[in-house]
Amino acid sequence: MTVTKVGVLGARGKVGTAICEAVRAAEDLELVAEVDHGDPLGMLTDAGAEVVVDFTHPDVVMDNLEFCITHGIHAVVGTTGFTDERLETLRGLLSSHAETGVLVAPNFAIGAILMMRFAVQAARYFPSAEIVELHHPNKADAPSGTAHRTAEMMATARTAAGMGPCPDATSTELEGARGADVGGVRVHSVRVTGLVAHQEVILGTQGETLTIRHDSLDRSSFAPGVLLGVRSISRAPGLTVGLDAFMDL
Ligand SMILES: NC(=O)C1=CN([C@@H]2O[C@H](COP(=O)(O)OP(=O)(O)OC[C@H]3O[C@@H](n4cnc5c(N)ncnc54)[C@H](OP(=O)(O)O)[C@@H]3O)[C@@H](O)[C@H]2O)C=CC1
Ligand SMILES: O=C(O)C1=N[C@H](C(=O)O)C[C@H](O)C1
Repeated sequence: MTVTKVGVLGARGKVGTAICEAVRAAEDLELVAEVDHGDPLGMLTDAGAEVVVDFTHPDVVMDNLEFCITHGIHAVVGTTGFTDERLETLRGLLSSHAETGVLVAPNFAIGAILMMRFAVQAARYFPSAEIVELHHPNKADAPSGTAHRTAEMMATARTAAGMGPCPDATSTELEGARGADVGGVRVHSVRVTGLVAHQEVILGTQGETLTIRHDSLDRSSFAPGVLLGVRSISRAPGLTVGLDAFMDL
């Protein structure tokens, strides 16, 4: 059996802790570096990490990835904050390291990936579409990466189906009352103590609504998807966005 050497960035964080535990429990993976805030990235190269998992912070993830790519280390990235510009920067970095693979996925929970897929399938049939994402209050960003990507993909599906704007007669509004507009799909962010990570996609047409909901009740929900990414990334040079690329959907 080939054993892959894995390093985790953000190893003492909420998700990083769960990922370290999952890597330790996997027979085909060896956890060789647990790196957190203040630790030198050289710990990854010193330990011979072949794949790095990043669950850190949107402010630091690009520097982490530049280090990984320039050292030929594959990366599986859960950290959010990936704009089109950032993805383009990664493609540029990867163009001179042809064998290195980077997977960026806004959500590694299998149910969340299916929720996004179902929402995109449904988007073309319902004139109304809004997203409510609900998270713990220590979350650094809003809207969530998952909600942002779901809205973008739904907006693309709506445009391809020739749908117009979502019906909305609101004329005066308190700023923020209708949430953020992502390509015409409204996204509402809730931050409440006790929550982990949840999302509802609410679609509506004449006389009916469809609600698609996913709940991560525990951060171990992200581990199977991350391990799938770790096991797949060395065979996928370049940039991959979304774990669904490695799933048989
Ligand atoms: N794609 C997915 O499936 C998921 C993505 N996420 C995303 O993952 C990210 C992390 O989430 P979460 O675990 O909740 O956050 P946490 O704040 O609990 O964990 C982040 C950890 O990274 C550490 N850190 C900060 N800077 C660095 C650095 N330069 N190098 C190494 N470690 C560093 C932090 O240390 P310190 O606190 O001291 O700064 C902290 O220990 C977020 O962007 C979140 O949205 C979360 C869940 C699932
Ligand atoms: O910060 C979190 O907790 C989560 N972040 C990701 C996101 O922003 O979509 C994934 C999941 O929602 C948990």
